[in-house]
Amino acid sequence: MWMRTIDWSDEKGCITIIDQTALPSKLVLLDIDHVNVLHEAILKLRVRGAPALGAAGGFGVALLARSIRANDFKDYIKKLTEGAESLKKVRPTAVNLSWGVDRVLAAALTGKDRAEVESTALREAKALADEDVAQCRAIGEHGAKLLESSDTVMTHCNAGRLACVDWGTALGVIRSAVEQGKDIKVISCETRPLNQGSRITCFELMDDRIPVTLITDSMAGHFMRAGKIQKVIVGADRIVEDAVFNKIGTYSHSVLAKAHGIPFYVAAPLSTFDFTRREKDVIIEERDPEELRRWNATQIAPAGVPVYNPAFDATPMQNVTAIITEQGILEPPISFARLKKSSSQKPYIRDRTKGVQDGI
Ligand SMILES: CSC[C@@H](O)[C@@H](O)C(=O)COP(=O)(O)O
Repeated sequence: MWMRTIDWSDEKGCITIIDQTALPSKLVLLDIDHVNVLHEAILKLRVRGAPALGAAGGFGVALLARSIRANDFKDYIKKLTEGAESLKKVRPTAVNLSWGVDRVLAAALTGKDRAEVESTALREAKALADEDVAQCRAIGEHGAKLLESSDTVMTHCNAGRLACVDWGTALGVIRSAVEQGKDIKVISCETRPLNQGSRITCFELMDDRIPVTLITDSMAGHFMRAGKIQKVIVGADRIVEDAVFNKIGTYSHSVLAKAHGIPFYVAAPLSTFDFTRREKDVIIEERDPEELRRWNATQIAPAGVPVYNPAFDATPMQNVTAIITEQGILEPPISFARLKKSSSQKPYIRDRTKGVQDGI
């Protein structure tokens, strides 16, 4: 039986997560009952993937609201706001973390007293998590129309149920197509350096009995040239008007896909869109050099060798064929001003499979 990647346990009064660092060898569940433990879990990628980080941000505020020690209500609100700010900074690139924190904090701050702040925060965080599942399902339904039976789809990193609360974005599209009876095969790039593709994507697709074959990141061009890949679908950590930020290596795949005339799709909820920045303004998280020098306890590079270790890269919008959202399919160039204006109501979205424009 499958469980949510991240959830709230009413019984224990804490966050529960699947510890993704233990996969694929063990399925370990963790109880998170303090915000410092949550910081560590986010930093170490025990919980990871943009939508799951949104839920972590939301539940994190609910956890903070219950655990803060304060002199009076004013002090309580100050500490809650400060704690929320520091949670947002743990991983700077995936916009969903700060989006989840901000959304739940804004709801919590409408509370008139501590009890109301606590209950409102938890209610909002649970709603956010439930909505994430529904959004992934909707992304799956829209995106499945783009896949044909007998397609082999390449994906990078993990944009599956383990990157979300459930179902997944890029893998959600594949799951929905399979659910509709389409015969889809997946090629998963291992996704160096932390191998979210080989460890997590392969694990969850095999668990669902969806055919998956593992390749190294550097094999993508070879298999595209050989005609073995019909489509590429990836998730996103932040989408700005001129670029899509996703796991390091995504940009190279987009260039290769373009060179071989292969559609390159991005699947993400509207909560991953950042209407305030452009590519140049986005901070790319730089991770610990030891992630490249060591694999578990084994040294795989000389000690002290200088290392670049950006967690993400930017794929220019010109390389993106379409973005699959919960409200439909967007084809670049996308007017962010127009999308933002209508995103709280009905977004301006063209569903290319219907050939109509909705929401205008
Ligand atoms: C649906 S998740 C999309 C992205 O968050 C995913 O592809 C990714 O890049 C995750 O990076 P990670 O560093 O594992 O959090």
